[in-house]
Amino acid sequence: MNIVPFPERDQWPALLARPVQEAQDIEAKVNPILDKVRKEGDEGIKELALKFDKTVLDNIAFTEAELSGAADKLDETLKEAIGQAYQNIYKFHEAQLQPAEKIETMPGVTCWRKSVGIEKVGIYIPGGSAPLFSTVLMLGIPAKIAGCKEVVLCTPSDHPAILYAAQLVGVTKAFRIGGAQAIAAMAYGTESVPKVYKIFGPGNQYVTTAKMLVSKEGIAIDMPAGPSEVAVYADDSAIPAFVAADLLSQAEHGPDSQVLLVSTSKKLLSAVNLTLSSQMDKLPRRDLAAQSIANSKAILLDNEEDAIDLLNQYAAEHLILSVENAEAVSEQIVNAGSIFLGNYTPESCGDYASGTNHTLPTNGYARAYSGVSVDSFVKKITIQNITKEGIRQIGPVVEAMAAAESLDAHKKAVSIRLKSLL
Ligand SMILES: NC(=O)c1ccc[n+]([C@@H]2O[C@H](COP(=O)([O-])OP(=O)(O)OC[C@H]3O[C@@H](n4cnc5c(N)ncnc54)[C@H](O)[C@@H]3O)[C@@H](O)[C@H]2O)c1
Ligand SMILES: N[C@H](CO)Cc1c[nH]c[nH+]1
Ligand SMILES: [Zn+2]
Repeated sequence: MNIVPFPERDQWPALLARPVQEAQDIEAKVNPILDKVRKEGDEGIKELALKFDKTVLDNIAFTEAELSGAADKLDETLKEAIGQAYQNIYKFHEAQLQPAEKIETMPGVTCWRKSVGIEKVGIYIPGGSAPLFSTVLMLGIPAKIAGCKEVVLCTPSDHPAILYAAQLVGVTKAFRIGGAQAIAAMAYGTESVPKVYKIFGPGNQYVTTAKMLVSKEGIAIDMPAGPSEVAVYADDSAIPAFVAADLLSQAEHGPDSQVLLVSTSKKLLSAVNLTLSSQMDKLPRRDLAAQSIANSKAILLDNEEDAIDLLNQYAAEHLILSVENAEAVSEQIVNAGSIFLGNYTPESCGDYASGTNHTLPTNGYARAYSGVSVDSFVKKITIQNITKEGIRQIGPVVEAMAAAESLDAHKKAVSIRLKSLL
């Protein structure tokens, strides 16, 4: 990795810039795909599958036989691993459900919120360069806990682990559709694919752009979850081989993934660089990782304060703190999708099985967005109940405010009740 020693603060934005994604160019490619699916439905999807996935689709939907036959195609070790991951993810997400608390704001005036699962949701499971069946668990489990009635899955891959996981989480319909056309299908609906209210899931630039575009047409989306990225902050207590392995774990996602190493120790940066190349050479996805590493940087800083400022400015999807006082440092991090503490918490564990969600904001969106959780799959409806005593208490407050806004009908809706109680 290219070591950048002691950059001035005004150089940070250029250093931290993600690989350029020409939004307009991608939109110009994605818009016609959205249009085609909107106008031509299933037939349009089949043509696009042939063009972009080189796949002849007879059936857009996975059949019952394909779904139920998936388990037989997986070995027992993998099924057990998926089962354990399922339990951990379920346990962590179930704890996110909070009981509705009734709050009496004034005597006789009670307000509360109830959570309702979004009735129809769509989940996109990436399958272009790797069949990410772990994403089925990350999206399907919170959807199930939230009580979503219809969960539609789209993926370009027919990997049996995706289909097996889809059944575990209780997906209602699954389709072999990838890319922007999958997002369009779930956003507009087709003869086969039900239209949903909210679309979730990570994906490449076409998928992410399609999500952003349909969100302008009234379809809710979880967040922009694009190419994976990781930042590692390491000191001399870090183990260089572990740090290199963590950087490579995200670099192998693809050439547009960015990894960043930050340290106040030159010795550590050099040691990581030494082991990085030899570890990379042994990877089957070496070429993908190498392109990502070539775009990435190792930044040497003067002190911890600078390091924390830089990391907060970068707002990494994943942030690994391989430093002695990791938990204390994490208290000072305000921008990150998910944080991993110490030498024995590899980011891969969060990707698959520790319990947290791996669908996280990339490209700096962690400044404003959280990763997926049960909350992402629910709406909160507020409810209130006012008794006769309550209307006597709150009535004059509302009358005064409505009169000052010159909204007489608002005022009268209260006055008529107050008079009835005289
Ligand atoms: N942020 C997160 O939470 C998170 C989680 C998991 C994965 N990811 C990222 O998801 C991405 C997965 O990407 P992927 O490509 O492997 O799979 P993908 O399923 O997102 O995309 C594959 C689809 O892209 C479409 N496509 C390919 N080339 C195209 C072209 N030239 N024009 C139009 N459409 C085209 C095809 O239809 C194909 O089915 C990776 O970048 C990975 O880093 C992010
Ligand atoms: N690192 C990805 C999120 O950015 C998630 C993933 C799935 N499988 C492997 N990794
Ligand atoms: Zn990953």
